[in-house]
Amino acid sequence: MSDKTVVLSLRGLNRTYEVAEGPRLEVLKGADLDLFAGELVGLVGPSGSGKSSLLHCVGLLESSEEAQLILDGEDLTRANDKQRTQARLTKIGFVYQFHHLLPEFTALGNVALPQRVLGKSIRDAEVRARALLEQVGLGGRLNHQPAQLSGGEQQRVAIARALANSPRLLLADEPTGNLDPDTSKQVFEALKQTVRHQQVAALIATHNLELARHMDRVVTIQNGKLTELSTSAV
Ligand SMILES: Nc1ncnc2c1ncn2[C@@H]1O[C@H](COP(=O)(O)OP(=O)(O)OP(=O)(O)O)[C@@H](O)[C@H]1O
Repeated sequence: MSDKTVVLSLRGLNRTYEVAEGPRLEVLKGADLDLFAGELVGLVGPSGSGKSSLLHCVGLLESSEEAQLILDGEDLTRANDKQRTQARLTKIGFVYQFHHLLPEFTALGNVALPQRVLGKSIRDAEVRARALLEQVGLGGRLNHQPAQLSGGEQQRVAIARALANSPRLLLADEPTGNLDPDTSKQVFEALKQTVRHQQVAALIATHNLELARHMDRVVTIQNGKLTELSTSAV
């Protein structure tokens, strides 16, 4: 499953929000998390428990308020905006509930684009895009535009795109939230295979407990800290 290479090490993450009237809302209070290469970790919990807040901090979209954060061996604890942006572009892939594919681009073009942004040649970008699309089972849909693909196929393109720049960490927020149960399973299988093959660490926030049961580990947020749950008890 995993070669136990640490991809992310997070220590002491606090996240508080100012509330207009009343005490500050302390969502994360000294949360710790380790993620390893090749594993899928489910992040579950009730609405408002802090899952998106955690993903935003781990994804370097929000500042992590003094937490120690080491990603792929790089200590980003005191990184400035430029360093965080660079790390986000090169080391992290994102998948959301809605795919956000560019409608005028083909599946191949959508997966090639992030690589072009980082300066790869068209040829090299398309070679990798084709390989990733084959891995998620879309080798026969390379030249389809998003509107010509089913919801599950669109989401598989989004997974391939998230991995285009060979990130070490994949963050997903309800990646199957918009899909029916059978399609969810197919998309999850594609995600799992790709995570294993590319040896990325994946943290997947979901309300779908059936899906969570099929992950390697499941964590939840309790009293501001991350607690591991047994997958069989989810
Ligand atoms: N920018 C903000 N300002 C104030 N409060 C916020 C802000 N962002 C989130 N919150 C609050 O922090 C808490 C955690 O929100 P968060 O979105 O992280 O939860 P979640 O577990 O992802 O929820 P859901 O499952 O509904 O997506 C909620 O009570 C929310 O209202």
